[in-house]
Amino acid sequence: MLIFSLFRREAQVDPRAILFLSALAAAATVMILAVVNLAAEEASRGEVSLRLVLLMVCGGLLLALATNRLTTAAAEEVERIVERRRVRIFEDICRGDLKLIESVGRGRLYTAITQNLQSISRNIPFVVIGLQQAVMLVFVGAYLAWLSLIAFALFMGFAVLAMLVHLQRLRAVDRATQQVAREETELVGRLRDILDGFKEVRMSGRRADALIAEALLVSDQVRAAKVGLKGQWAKEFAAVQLAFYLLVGLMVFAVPLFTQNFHTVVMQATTVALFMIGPIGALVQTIPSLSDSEAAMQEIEALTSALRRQIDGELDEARDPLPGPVREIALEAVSYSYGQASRNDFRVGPLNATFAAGQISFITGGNGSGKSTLLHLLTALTPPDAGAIKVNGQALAPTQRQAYRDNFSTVLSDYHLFRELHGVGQPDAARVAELLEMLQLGGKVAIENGAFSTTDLSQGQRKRLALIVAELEDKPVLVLDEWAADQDPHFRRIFYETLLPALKARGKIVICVTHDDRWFGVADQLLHMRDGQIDNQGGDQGDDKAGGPGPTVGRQD
Ligand SMILES: Nc1ncnc2c1ncn2[C@@H]1O[C@H](COP(=O)(O)OP(=O)(O)OP(=O)(O)O)[C@@H](O)[C@H]1O
Repeated sequence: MLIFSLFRREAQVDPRAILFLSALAAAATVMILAVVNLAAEEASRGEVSLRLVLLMVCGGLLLALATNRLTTAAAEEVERIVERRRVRIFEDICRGDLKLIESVGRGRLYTAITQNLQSISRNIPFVVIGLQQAVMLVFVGAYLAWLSLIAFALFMGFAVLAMLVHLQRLRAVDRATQQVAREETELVGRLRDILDGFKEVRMSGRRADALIAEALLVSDQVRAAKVGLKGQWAKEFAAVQLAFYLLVGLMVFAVPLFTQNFHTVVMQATTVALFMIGPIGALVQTIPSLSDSEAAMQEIEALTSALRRQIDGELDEARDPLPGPVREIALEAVSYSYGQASRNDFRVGPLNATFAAGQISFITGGNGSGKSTLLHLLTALTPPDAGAIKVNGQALAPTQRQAYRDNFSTVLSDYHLFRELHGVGQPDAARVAELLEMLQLGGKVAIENGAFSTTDLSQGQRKRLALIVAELEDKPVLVLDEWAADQDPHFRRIFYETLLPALKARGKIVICVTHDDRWFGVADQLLHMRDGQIDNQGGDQGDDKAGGPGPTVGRQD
């Protein structure tokens, strides 16, 4: 089982310590059992022994201490392993590329972190208790064998047979458990859809009804799968209960048929059988916990190996540094196809373009012409299918991609504004104040303890904050996807006439997707995208209305 091999590989606690504590608890149980039998004998003679009372107290204390230590050690170990898995998934997500995250699916990743790992964390302590109970059964069984070999043989024969039948039936339960897990993942995906599109849902009763109908359908499948699963468990529970009573009946009805002297130990043997029913029950209860953990572990393994396969196949993107900061980027016959992920199998390229330090490049083009895809290729968020990215004249190796990306500040179309200034360090307070003032956010936002005091702002204001972060990062390359689209004319003017020329003067490579033909004159080159190609023979690159030296228009080789 995966869950056991995981523990063998990753557990820090010595398995012998677990076994020792289990044996200690089992020995204490046998001690209590023997004391009960002896005390019952003495009581039948009207005597009470202080020695037996003391032994009983000692046995109880030993059992409590050993069980407590065992479950605490198991909980510590489980949480350590779960944490390691959680961190690995976080790391793999951060190291994976866009295509990978899209192919794995966000719903599956959320479920892995929230449900699967929690299921392991919740269930494994029960599995450890089950193992302890198994050890206890061995000890108590030995005591029963000492009392009567025939009673032991019949008891164990019946118990093993009942458990084998039970385990066989549990395979069907296992399949149902995995089905429930799949249905629940689907349900989480639906919930995400509703939450992400909350405003759209509120804006249309018909859309809301359709979404609810779909969610109800999935929810109904989850309910049916869970009812089916619980029904199977109910049957198993009833069968196990029945088996318990048959076991006790075996002691008083069946064993005397096979042995002469059983009447001398019948009470002790029956007491022992009653004692064994608890551990057998706990062991049986362990199995659903074990199968839940196993199903969760299988999903985690499938997910991490999907993430790993891709990451390992890609080599370590963060392995090698770049010889120096990026001063020139050249795309040479770079092409990419979304392949099966896209119904229309959209292809970009071969693209040829050069972006130099101290140069502003504008990328234009109609919707769906491939501008964002070009930016993803240029920033190495998406590795190209063919062609090369050359950095300062040298081809970029896959192992240098992270070092290359570290040279970029971006505000992409689907950017995320982090409240904390992750990776920016301690920004210069005067520079921050100047930028906030210039973009008229001075009275609204401040930077406190490395984070913005708020990000609850309008779209345009949030984009201005994102630009401030990009400014503070002070990287050699700045990539902006339609940054000015949400800004009013005042900020557009500041952006095109103050900010961009200042960045250019500081020797940055500035690349902007834009449709603001009024300011095309600010750019040193215009690249027009059409059907996945750079096509500057026609299109909407517009006139140089801003005056000044006109941009280079044409295919960049
Ligand atoms: N994640 C994706 N999976 C599959 N196909 C995609 C994906 N993203 C984009 N595409 C395809 O690539 C084409 C180009 O998309 P892209 O986002 O690059 O265009 P764009 O020029 O930036 O468009 P817009 O101006 O509307 O933002 C789209 O028509 C679409 O068919």
